[in-house]
Amino acid sequence: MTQDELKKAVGWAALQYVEPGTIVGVGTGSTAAHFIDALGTMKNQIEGAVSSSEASTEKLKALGIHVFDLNEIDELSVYVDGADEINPQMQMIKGGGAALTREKIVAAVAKKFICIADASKEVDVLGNFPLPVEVIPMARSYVARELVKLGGLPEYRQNVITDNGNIILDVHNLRILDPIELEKTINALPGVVTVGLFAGRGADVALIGTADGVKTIVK
Ligand SMILES: O=C[C@H](O)[C@H](O)[C@H](O)COP(=O)(O)O
Repeated sequence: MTQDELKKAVGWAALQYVEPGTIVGVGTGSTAAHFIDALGTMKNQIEGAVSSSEASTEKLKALGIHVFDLNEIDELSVYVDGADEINPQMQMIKGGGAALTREKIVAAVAKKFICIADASKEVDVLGNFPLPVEVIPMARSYVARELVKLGGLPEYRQNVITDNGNIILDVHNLRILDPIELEKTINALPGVVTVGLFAGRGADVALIGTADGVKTIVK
């Protein structure tokens, strides 16, 4: 199976976690796009969705799914989203598509985070994928210097402005043995909006697309 076929398999498998009559938290990226397509088949059974990016909002609306503003609701039963990397502790690197801030916000409101990913995203140790950090533009150089002190090699993601008007630094050369500690450390840097480590709040369930079928991991 191709990588996209594996992503589609997990995107559709996530439907089993969607409760009728609820509002569903929806992520961003190519795997989440398959979930949105699948969710379209349930559009008359759910109240609607809360989106983590303008791109996902457009896709949801095109399928006739009502998109709520997050401020209209106080709880989500489930948030479904992909990952750039996921470790055995269900901690993730996210932000490859520059949506990490709104993803982390919507995930925080959800009772359950369902991560959907093809098998290539599974790692023992996070960090082979460059760690995205969303930064207020004026703080780019300062934050980059601080990330170097942490052992990283930050690279400015050219020609990308996030939905929130910020820039992204992608941090190479990290071998993240303590994701929770590094998440706290980078979050504390003035000018950092969000770090793409979903460690303190990882996934509760992971659906992993493999050649032998969808593997379900429950925390
Ligand atoms: O910013 C984008 C999100 O964090 C995505 O969930 C992540 O990059 C994975 O994307 P994809 O499913 O396209 O590999």
